[in-house]
Amino acid sequence: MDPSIGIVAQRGNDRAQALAASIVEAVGADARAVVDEETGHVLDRKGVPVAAMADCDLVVSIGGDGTFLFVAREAGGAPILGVNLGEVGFLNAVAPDDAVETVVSLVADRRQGEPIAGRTVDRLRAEGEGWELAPAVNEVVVHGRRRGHGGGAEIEIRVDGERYAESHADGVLVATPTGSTAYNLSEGGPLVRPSVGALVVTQMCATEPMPPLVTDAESEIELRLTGPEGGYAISDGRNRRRLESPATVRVAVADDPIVIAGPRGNFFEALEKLE
Ligand SMILES: NC(=O)c1ccc[n+]([C@@H]2O[C@H](COP(=O)([O-])OP(=O)(O)OC[C@H]3O[C@@H](n4cnc5c(N)ncnc54)[C@H](O)[C@@H]3O)[C@@H](O)[C@H]2O)c1
Ligand SMILES: Nc1ncnc2c1ncn2[C@@H]1O[C@H](COP(=O)(O)OP(=O)(O)OP(=O)(O)O)[C@@H](O)[C@H]1O
Repeated sequence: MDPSIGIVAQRGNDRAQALAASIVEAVGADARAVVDEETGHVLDRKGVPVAAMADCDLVVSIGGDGTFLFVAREAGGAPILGVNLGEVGFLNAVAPDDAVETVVSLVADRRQGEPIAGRTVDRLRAEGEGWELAPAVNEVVVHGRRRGHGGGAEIEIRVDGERYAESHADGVLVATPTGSTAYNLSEGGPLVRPSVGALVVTQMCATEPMPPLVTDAESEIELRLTGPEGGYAISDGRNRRRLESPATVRVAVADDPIVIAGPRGNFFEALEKLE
């Protein structure tokens, strides 16, 4: 059967939409290509909800890191190829000029019965009493009702049942190696090479800070938030849950990783994008 590909272009971005049209044209009859609803509207083609692309052989995300995270949330069951039209584009290994060629080559491999080439990366599951967040590619943050002076919350951190830290803080984040270069880095956490299986726990502006912790990927992290104002648990900056104090959030590697399709980027070269 012909491979199926989904294409998601960043909303309102003419360049992304034009590239989506070029990819549809280039794969021609070699694959069944669908675009997302917003892009379909602009290109005058029938679009499908991004969530309906979860069963595709490949989903192409054209935009910035935010668009990639959105595609992973909606259609993370499919390998995702990120085409970088954003400012940083850390998750998007492919430059726009190489996008058509890369997709055509992945489709040709798939037609030969090869799996889509890429690397599998962990996501994080965060849950509390009777709720669960969407799996996080980058990080789960637990923070007080607001950041800064007079805000924050008291947060105790336990790793595999053992207490590691307890302090008043703006928040605490648990990051994957993929997310180590994002919010974690801004809060003073370490870089983790993508090949390392690990979780990172970083406090945000703690009054009694501990150094950031790198722990094994099998760890169970428990974040217990107390204080008068409650707070929030947030996955990849977008999917959030209000917490009434006291609240316990459990974070661990999820059962469903994602596959980042396409060529493996040079990690150290990519870091230059962050400067
Ligand atoms: N102070 C900060 O650094 C800060 C604050 C809030 C959110 N974030 C990050 O933004 C992500 C949500 O992305 P968004 O686009 O919806 O919000 P956004 O537009 O506010 O993105 C913030 C920045 O983070 C970059 N980014 C995202 N993932 C990255 C990664 N894995 N490595 C390096 N840089 C990365 C984006 O390119 C963007 O420049 C969250 O997962 C969080 O990691 C960072
Ligand atoms: N095709 C689309 N359909 C529906 N929603 C979309 C689509 N493209 C983007 N979005 C929404 O926009 C958000 C991400 O885009 P955002 O404008 O933050 O840009 P970005 O990809 O991070 O790029 P930049 O690096 O330029 O900021 C997603 O979380 C999603 O809610």
